[in-house]
Amino acid sequence: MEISVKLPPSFSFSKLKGRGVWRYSEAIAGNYRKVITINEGGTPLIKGKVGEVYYKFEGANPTGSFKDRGMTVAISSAVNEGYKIVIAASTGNTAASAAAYSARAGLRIYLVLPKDKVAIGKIAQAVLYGATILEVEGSFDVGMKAVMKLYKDMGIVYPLNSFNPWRLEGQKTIAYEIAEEIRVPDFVFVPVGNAGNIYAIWKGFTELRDAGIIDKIPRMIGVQAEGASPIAKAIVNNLDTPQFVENPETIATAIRIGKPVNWRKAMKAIKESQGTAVYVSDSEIVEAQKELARTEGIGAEPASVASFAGYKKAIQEGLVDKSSEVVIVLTGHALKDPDSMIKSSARRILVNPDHLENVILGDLNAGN
Ligand SMILES: Cc1ncc(COP(=O)(O)O)c(C=O)c1O
Ligand SMILES: N[C@@H](CCOP(=O)(O)O)C(=O)O
Repeated sequence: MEISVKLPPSFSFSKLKGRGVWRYSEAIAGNYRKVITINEGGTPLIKGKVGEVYYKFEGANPTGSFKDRGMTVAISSAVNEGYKIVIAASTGNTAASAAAYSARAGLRIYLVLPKDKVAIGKIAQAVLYGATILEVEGSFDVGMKAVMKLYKDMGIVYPLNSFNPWRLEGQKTIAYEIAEEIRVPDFVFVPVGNAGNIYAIWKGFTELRDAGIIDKIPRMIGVQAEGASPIAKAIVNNLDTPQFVENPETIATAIRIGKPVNWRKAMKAIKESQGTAVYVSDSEIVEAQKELARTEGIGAEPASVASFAGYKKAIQEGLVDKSSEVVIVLTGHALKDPDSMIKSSARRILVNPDHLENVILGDLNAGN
């Protein structure tokens, strides 16, 4: 299901109040007697040191990923519709976010996770927020299928994944924030997993364009990890439908997804914006994570930094010009996946605490 939103003729950024997702409540479909919020959204758009590159740092959300934008709307909708039990399949970030917002709303939550394939920070969050964790053998797709079946069979359980269109109503506010701050970049790079977010961002820009608030929409560039890239490969090979991946594999566990439920919406967003897609290898993701941290001071988890790796690849392949204005959406905080960070090369030296100067003088003498 797609939700169509037409902005009221009176809509103007200058009249909006508050900050975050609900600043754009006029643009969010649905009526909410009660809003469940933890002050999500309003994330920084950080100007890069070189060129016209901006990083939209979604790691600054309450649970450390963009999912919070969708969860505030989906959970508010669940509460307003009278649900008491919610469920989500997850590679980790949806789980952390859903667990936090359910706790805030007083709902009971079940999370279906691929056993041993979720980054430790995200499992820890789900545990802390008090969710019931149901583990399945196999990939995220196994859990996703099970949740969709349960939703059909058992109407009393509200699904929190992004096939639920209210999730995407919240996530589209990434576009509203970008447009309010810098109007329309030439390109927006987005990591793609279950494929809801790229569509949501495109939907946001499209609504603003249709209302005459902006004059064009940016070209949407989807980035997938090579071992889990059905959509990117379909786009690159000019196919109308993706070939799903039975056993997706990548270190970017958040986007380790072989059968994205929103593939149609994502391909529509990419095609209608005249965008494209790229896929990046695990080593390109690892390098990009380190480069972003060590040159820009921004820590993003591997799936999140796939967008930056994709930007670098798009420059190399001549898909994007270095002088273009680009927004790179960094979807999740580095702290989500400490194992990925600790693998980066580091200088760790056991020292005599009375003679720290030896290291510094040694470096200076060596010309470092
Ligand atoms: C950190 C992170 N980035 C990107 C994605 C991909 O988002 P989507 O599933 O909306 O394509 C996910 C989840 O899939 C994620 O957790
Ligand atoms: N990366 C996701 C996968 C599920 O995506 P969703 O947006 O459909 O909930 C996660 O964090 O679980």
